[in-house]
Amino acid sequence: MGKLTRVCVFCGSKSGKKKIFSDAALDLGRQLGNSQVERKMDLVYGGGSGGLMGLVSQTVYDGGSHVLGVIPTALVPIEISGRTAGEVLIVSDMHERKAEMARRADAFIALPGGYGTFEELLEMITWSQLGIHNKPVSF
Ligand SMILES: C/C(=C\CNc1ncnc2c1ncn2[C@@H]1O[C@H](COP(=O)(O)O)[C@@H](O)[C@H]1O)CO
Repeated sequence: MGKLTRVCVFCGSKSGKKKIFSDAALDLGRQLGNSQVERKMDLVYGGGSGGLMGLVSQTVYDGGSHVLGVIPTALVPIEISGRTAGEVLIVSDMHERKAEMARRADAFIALPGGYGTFEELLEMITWSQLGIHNKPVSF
């Protein structure tokens, strides 16, 4: 396994009902963005500005790491409201989004989320099982 420099985080487009979900997003965001810790890394994520996606991306960005959000054109008006943290890559569809996130990341972490997060996580696990990638997946 090579050096881990950019991690893909899958998480909810909403914050969820429990404070522990946003606490986890803040905690991970602080670790990824903090130059004082060994785990400082850049972030690639689904590009949404709300919910746990917004929280983790803003926290990583505020900590000083690079943030890249990958989002299909059709989801821009749905998942982005106001400002997004960092760079945004607009792609044509959901398949391209997932492929781009997978290609650009060295590892995957899933935080709490809904069906979308679950689908993204499971696909990375099954791609690993099939040998499509050889990158760590954690949840
Ligand atoms: C619609 C397609 C595939 C199956 N669905 C999804 N695949 C990938 N990502 C998805 C899917 N549905 C929603 N998402 C995204 O997950 C993020 C988190 O969503 P959550 O439900 O709040 O956990 C969010 O950015 C969704 O856009 C086409 O092949």
